[in-house]
This record gives sequence, C-alpha cells and structure tokens, in this order.
Amino acid sequence: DQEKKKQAAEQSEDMTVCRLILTEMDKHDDGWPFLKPVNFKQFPAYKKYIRQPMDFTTMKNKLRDNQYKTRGDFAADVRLIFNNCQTFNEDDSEVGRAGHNMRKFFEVRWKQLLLTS
Ligand SMILES: Cn1cc(C(=O)NCCN)ccc1=O
Repeated sequence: DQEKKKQAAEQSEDMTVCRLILTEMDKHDDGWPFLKPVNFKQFPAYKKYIRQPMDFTTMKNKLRDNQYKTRGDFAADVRLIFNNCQTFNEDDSEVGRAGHNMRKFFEVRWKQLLLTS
C-alpha cells in the first residue's frame, strides 16, 4: 500500500547513502588497510584475536546482496572495521593511525548525509 511504498523508497535512499560513503572510504588515502580482508597468512594472530573480521570489499558485497536491512546495520559493520583495527594495532602505528583517521572521516560524513536525506 502507499505507506509500504514510501518505506521502500526511503530504504533504497538509505542504501544509496551507504554505497556513496563506502565509495568515498574506498578512495580515501588512508583506506588502504581496510580495502580487503586482513591476510591471515601475513598476520597469523589476527584470526585468534579478531572474532569478526570486516573490510570494505566484504561490505560492498553485502550491499550488493542486499544484506543490510537498515543504515544502522551498515554503520555497525563500518564501526566493526575500526574497532578491530584498534584491537589489533597500536594507536601509534601506520595502520592504527589510518584507522583513527578513517573512523573520523566516516562519522563526520555519516552525520552530514543523515541530515540531508
Ligand atoms: C586492518 N589491518 C590491515 C593490515 C595491513 O597491513 N593491511 C595491508 C594490506 N596490504 C594490518 C593489520 C590490520 O589490522
């Protein structure tokens, strides 16, 4: 009915915002550690310490497969990436700093796009 159609339209606008912000993070200079899943061969301890790995490519695939029902689900995976990063990396390291920079970029952009919709 009318209400359902409206909700569906909003939901798809939300996913458009999610796709946009993921594209921006993919292109960001500090996004390099997060583009693909962490390589367990390169970092054997990662699998042991990080229960739920996440990265931008995995998120792109989840978006494509319609696995995010709300913006909140999407934001939870982004924050998982940066929380994992803080768990596994010193703040004062290349990857650690990139994680803090990318988290800041995301949270600012996320608020901005929340208001415009
Ligand atoms: C997210 N993350 C990435 C790396 C990394 O070195 N990625 C390089 C990809 N070429 C190491 C630890 C970590 O937590």
